[in-house]
Amino acid sequence: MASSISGLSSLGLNAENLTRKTLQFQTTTLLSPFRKSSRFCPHRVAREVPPTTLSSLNPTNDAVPKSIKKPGIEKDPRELWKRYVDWLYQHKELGLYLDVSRVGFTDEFFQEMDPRLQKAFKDMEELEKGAIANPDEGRMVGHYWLRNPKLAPKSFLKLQIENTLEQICQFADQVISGKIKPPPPADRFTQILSIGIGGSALGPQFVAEALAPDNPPLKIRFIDNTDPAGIDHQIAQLGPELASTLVIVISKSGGTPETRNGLLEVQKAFREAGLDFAKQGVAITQENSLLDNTARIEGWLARFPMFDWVGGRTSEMSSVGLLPAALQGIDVKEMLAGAALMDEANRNLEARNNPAALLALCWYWASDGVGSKDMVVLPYKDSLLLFSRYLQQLVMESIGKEFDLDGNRVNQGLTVYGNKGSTDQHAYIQQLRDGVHNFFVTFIEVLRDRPPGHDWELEPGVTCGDYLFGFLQGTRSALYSNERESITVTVQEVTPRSVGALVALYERAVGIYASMVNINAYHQPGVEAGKKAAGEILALQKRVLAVLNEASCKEPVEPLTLEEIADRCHSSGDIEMIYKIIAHMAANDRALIAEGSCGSPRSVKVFLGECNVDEMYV
Ligand SMILES: O=P(O)(O)OC[C@H]1O[C@H](O)[C@H](O)[C@@H](O)[C@@H]1O
Repeated sequence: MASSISGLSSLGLNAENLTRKTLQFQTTTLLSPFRKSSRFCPHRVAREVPPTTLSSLNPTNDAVPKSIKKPGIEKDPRELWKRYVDWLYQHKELGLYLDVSRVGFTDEFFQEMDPRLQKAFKDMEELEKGAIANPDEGRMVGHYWLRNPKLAPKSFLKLQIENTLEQICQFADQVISGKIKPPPPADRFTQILSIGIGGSALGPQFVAEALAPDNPPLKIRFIDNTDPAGIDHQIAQLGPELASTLVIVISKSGGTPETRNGLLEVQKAFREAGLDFAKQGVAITQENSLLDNTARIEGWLARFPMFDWVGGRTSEMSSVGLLPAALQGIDVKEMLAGAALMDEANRNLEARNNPAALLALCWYWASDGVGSKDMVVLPYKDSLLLFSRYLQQLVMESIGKEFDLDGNRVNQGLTVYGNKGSTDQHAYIQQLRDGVHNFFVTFIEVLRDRPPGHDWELEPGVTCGDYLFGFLQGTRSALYSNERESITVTVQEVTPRSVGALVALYERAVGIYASMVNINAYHQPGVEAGKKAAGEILALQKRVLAVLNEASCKEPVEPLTLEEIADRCHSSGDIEMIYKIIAHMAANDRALIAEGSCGSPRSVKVFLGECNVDEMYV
C-alpha cells in the first residue's frame, strides 16, 4: 500500500487531495481510500477549458454538429491521473473496470447529452418490460431475460427460458458422460461441427476461442459459409471422426441459404461415409421453421428452440451460444451470471455509474454521433481474438442503418475492426499513431497473464506478460500523446463470468447508443437486399443453363455469342453478369446437365476473344 501512495507523491499528489473513490483492485494490495477535496475535482477542471458549443440537442436525431470545436485533450500527467481516478468505473464483484479518461469529453457534453441518455434509460426500461422495441419487425427484444428470466413479461416466457437452459445443460452432460452417444462403432461424441452464419456463428466462435479448455470434452469446428472448399476442409479435418461428430445446425430463421447448403453438403458426407446423419444431428432454430420441421421429420437427435424476441447478434446467451459452450465443458451458468451482474449495473440511472452508458457516450463523443470515427478493438489477450469480429456484427448490424425511427435518412453507423495486441502493433498501429486520425481505440486489458503458479521470468524480474502489459500501456500512451483517444476495459482474467459480462456490456451500450441516435438497433433490412440480389443471379444462371443446353443439343453444337445468350435469356441488360456466370462455370468445368433427350451432358467450352470478353462464345 505504501508503495502505491509514494507512487502518487511522485506526481505531487497525496492521499488527502485525491478523489473520494476507493480504488480497489482484486489483488492483495489495496490503495487506501482517498478523500475527495473540492479543490481537485478533476472533471470540474474541464470548466476551465473553453466550453464546447454543443447545439441544443433536441430529441430528434441532430447529431453533435461537426463544427463543434472539441477542447484539446488533457496532457498534464497530474490532471490526467485525477481524471483517471475520478472517471474510473469499477464493478468490484466482476473485477471489471472501465477507463474513459483518455476520451476528451467535457462536463458540458455529459450535461447536454443527459436528456437523450435519460430517454435511452427509459427505452431500456420499457424494452425489458416487453415493449415492442423492434417496431420495424413488430417484435419484443428479450435477450436480457435470458440471464434473468424473472424479467420476462409473461410467465410462459420465463418457463421457456428456464426449461430450455435445463434441457441444454442436461443434454450436454449426457453427451459428455457418454450417456448420449453416436451409433457404433463410435462409443462417444468427440467433435462438434457447428453449421451456422452471422449471429448463429460469431458468438459461439468468439466464446470457443475465449473459453474452450485446452482439452475440451468435445472439440468444436465451424462451417460458417457456403464455400465448398471451406466445407471440404472441415470435413476432411474430421476424417474418420465424422462418426463421432455431433453436428449442430443453427439458424434462427431456419432458412438461411449458406446454412442450408452446409447442412446438405455435410449430410452428403455422412451418406458417403455410410453414417446416419439424423442420429448425430441437432437443430437450434425457431419452432416450425423449415429447419425445425426438417429435423423433426427426419428424427434428428435433438432440437432446441430459438425465440423470435432474441436477435441473431444478441443470441449468445440463448441456446445458440449456450449449447455449443456447454458441450465444450464451459460453465454456461457462470456466463449467464456475469451477464446478469453487468445488466444490473447497466440499470443505474447515473451515467458515471453505468458502464454501458459511459461507453455509449464515449462513442457518441468520439464519432460525433454519426460514426465519423471507427472503433478499433484491441484485446491484449490471444483468447479474445474474435471479440472484434463478434462486435462487428453486434455494433455494425445494429447501428448501421439508413433511416432513423422518424424516417429521416441518416445513414448511421459505427465501424468496428481490430484483432489483438500486441500483434496488431506490427500491422497497422503505424497508421493509427501517425496517419489519418479517423478512429478511437478500445483496449481490452486482462490483468491475469497466466494461471497462478505458471509464471516464468524470461529476464530477471520480467515475464512475457509484463511485455504484453507494457505494449498495451505503451500503445495507449503513444496514441494519446498524439491526441488519439482510447477507452480501456479491464477484466481480471478471461473466465465465463467475465466473458458474459463483456457480452452484456456491449449489448447494452449498443442499445443505449441506438436510442441516443434514434434508430432501431434490432432489425437488419440491409442484409435482405443482398440476399434478394443473390436469388436473382441464381435465377439468371438457370436461364443461361437452359439456353446453353438447348444450343449444345444441336448437331453441330450451335456456337453462341454473349449477346445471343443474353437475348435468348431475355436479359440483354445482364450481359456482364451472364459473362461472369459462364466464366465461373467454365472455371469449374461445369458439365451442362442436358435437359430432355439430348444425349450425354456437354461441358461448357468458353472461348474468350483474344482482345476482349465480348467475343466469348460457347
Ligand atoms: O440465424 P439465421 O436465421 O440463419 O441468420 C443468420 C444471420 O443472417 C443474417 O445475416 C442476419 O442479418 C443476421 O442477423 C443473422 O444472424
